[in-house]
Amino acid sequence: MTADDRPNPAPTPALAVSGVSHAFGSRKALDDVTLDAPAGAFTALVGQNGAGKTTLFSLVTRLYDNRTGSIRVLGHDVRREPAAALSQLGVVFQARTLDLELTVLQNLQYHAALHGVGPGEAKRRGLSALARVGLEARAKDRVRALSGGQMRRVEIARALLHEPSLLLLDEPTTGLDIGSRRQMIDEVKRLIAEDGIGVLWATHLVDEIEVADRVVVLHKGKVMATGTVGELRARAKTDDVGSAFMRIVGEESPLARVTA
Ligand SMILES: Nc1ncnc2c1ncn2[C@@H]1O[C@H](COP(=O)(O)OP(=O)(O)OP(=O)(O)O)[C@@H](O)[C@H]1O
Repeated sequence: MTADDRPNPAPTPALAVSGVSHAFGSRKALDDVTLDAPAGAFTALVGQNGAGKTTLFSLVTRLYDNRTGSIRVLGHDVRREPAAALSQLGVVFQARTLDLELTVLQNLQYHAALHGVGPGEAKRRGLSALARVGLEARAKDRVRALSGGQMRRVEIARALLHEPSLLLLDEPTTGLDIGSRRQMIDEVKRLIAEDGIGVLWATHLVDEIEVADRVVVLHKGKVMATGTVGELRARAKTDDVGSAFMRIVGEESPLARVTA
C-alpha cells in the first residue's frame, strides 16, 4: 500500500470529550459524557437548565479538574498539556465580564496584556478582532454605551485575540432580543466559514438551532443523542424540533422557545 492508497486519517476534532463524569458532593452533574466538536464547524450543545453544560465548560477550561475520562483540545489533553490545550481555546462565559467604564479597545488590550502581549501588538490584535465582529468603529467608545448584543460581540472579539481553534460559548444570547440573537448566531457562523474555527455553542433554546446544525443533546448530565437536527427529528418521528427534543430526553416539557 502506498501513502496515496491509505485512507485519510480522521481529522483531529477541535474538542474531544471521552468518558467524563463530575459530581458536586452526591449530585452527579455529568455522567460518563462522550462528545466531540469537529474543527471548523458549528456544534450546538443543547440541554435544559441544569443539564450540565456549564459544568462541562468548567472542566474544559480547567476551572475544575477532570478526574475521570479525557478532554482534548486539538488533540492536547487538558490535564497533561494544559498550556497547549488552553492556548487553542477561546471562551465566552454566561456572565458578562467586560469593564463597563473602560473603552472597548482598552478591555481587549487589558486582556491581551494579561496574556503577556505587549502594548503595540495588543492594540493591533484588538482592532483586528473588533473588525472580525464588525465593531472596529466602536473601539474608542466606553463599553457602557454599547447594546447588550454589541457587548457580547466584544466578548467574542476578546475570546479571539489569541487566535484560538476552538470557541466555547455558554448561553451567549442570554438577555438579547430575537434580532440580536439571530445576528450573533450568523456572526459566529461567518467566523467559522472565514477562519475555520470550531465552535461549541451551549443553549437551552431550540429556536437557536437550524436544521443542518450538528447538535449534542445533554440531559441530566448524560448525552442523549448526537446528530443533525434533521436526523434527530427523523429519529423522534416528528417535524417539530421542540417535540423531537422532548421525546429524545423523555420529558413532558419541551425545551424553551424564544419568547423575547
Ligand atoms: N458549584 C456547584 N455546586 C453544587 N452543584 C452544582 C454546582 N454547579 C452546578 N451544580 C449542579 O450541577 C448540575 C448541572 O449544572 P450546570 O450549571 O452545569 O447546568 P447547565 O446545563 O449549565 O444549566 P444552566 O443552563 O441553568 O446554567 C445542576 O444540578 C446544578 O445544580
